[in-house]
Amino acid sequence: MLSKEVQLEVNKGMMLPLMEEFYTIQGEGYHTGTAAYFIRIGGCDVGCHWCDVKESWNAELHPPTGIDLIVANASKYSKTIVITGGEPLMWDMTLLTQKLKDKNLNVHIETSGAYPLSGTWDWICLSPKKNKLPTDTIYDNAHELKVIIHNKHDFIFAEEQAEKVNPNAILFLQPEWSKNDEMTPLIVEYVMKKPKWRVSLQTHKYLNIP
Ligand SMILES: C[S@@+](CC[C@H](N)C(=O)[O-])C[C@H]1O[C@@H](n2cnc3c(N)ncnc32)[C@H](O)[C@@H]1O
Ligand SMILES: Nc1nc2[nH]cc(C(=O)O)c2c(=O)[nH]1
Ligand code: SF4
Ligand SMILES: [Mg+2]
Repeated sequence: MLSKEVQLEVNKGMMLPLMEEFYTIQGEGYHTGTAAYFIRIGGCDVGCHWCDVKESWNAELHPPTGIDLIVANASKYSKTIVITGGEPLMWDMTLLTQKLKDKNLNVHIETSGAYPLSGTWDWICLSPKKNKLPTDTIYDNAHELKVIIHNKHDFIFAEEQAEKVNPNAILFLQPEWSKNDEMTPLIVEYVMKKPKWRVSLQTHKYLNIP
């Protein structure tokens, strides 16, 4: 149980349950191959059965950390900061992103969009989930749509989501890692047939980096 004082700071977004931070290469989507500092915030109740960071789900396992400390640390490593989780939009991102922007950093988010959009973002990667669909506002604001393909039905879901997202969003299909061998050839075939889509691979897993 958090003390009342800490809980109040978390509610304001002055403290956040920090799981891990690491400087790496963005492995997925539009910015693949570029250096970025990742901040992984704990807490997610979307429940994707194939999620590759289930350790992030329980926010109580991750210590509430002051955002000034998070920002001071991040700014030492990179001009581009990726906020991920867990589901970062479960928390109020307003102050964290404001403080990162004050340092002239590029601020990106990886989100399912299942919670209301907060914060100021240079790049929003929306990865919608069937279990808990995105809110309306994030479809209008996403820069990329990255749909995970775990089975054939996910192509239908991807098309439904592409209908909802703003017309400037760049569209990606990414194989679910445990079904990589099965789904990647289907994605390749699909993208050649419907070239509005692009392939996204989890390249950090091939590179053996975080
Ligand atoms: C772990 S999630 C955290 C951010 C947010 N909760 C979300 O789902 O977008 C980061 C990215 O990894 C993707 N992802 C998670 N597990 C995956 C898996 N097994 N295979 C492929 N992509 C996966 C998600 O769809 C998302 O795009
Ligand atoms: N290298 C690397 N790139 C990523 N892109 C999105 C990630 C995430 O877990 O949000 C991720 C990650 O965990 N590592
Ligand atoms: S929404 Fe993201 S963090 Fe949450 S379970 Fe799904 S992939 Fe994992
Ligand atoms: Mg990851």
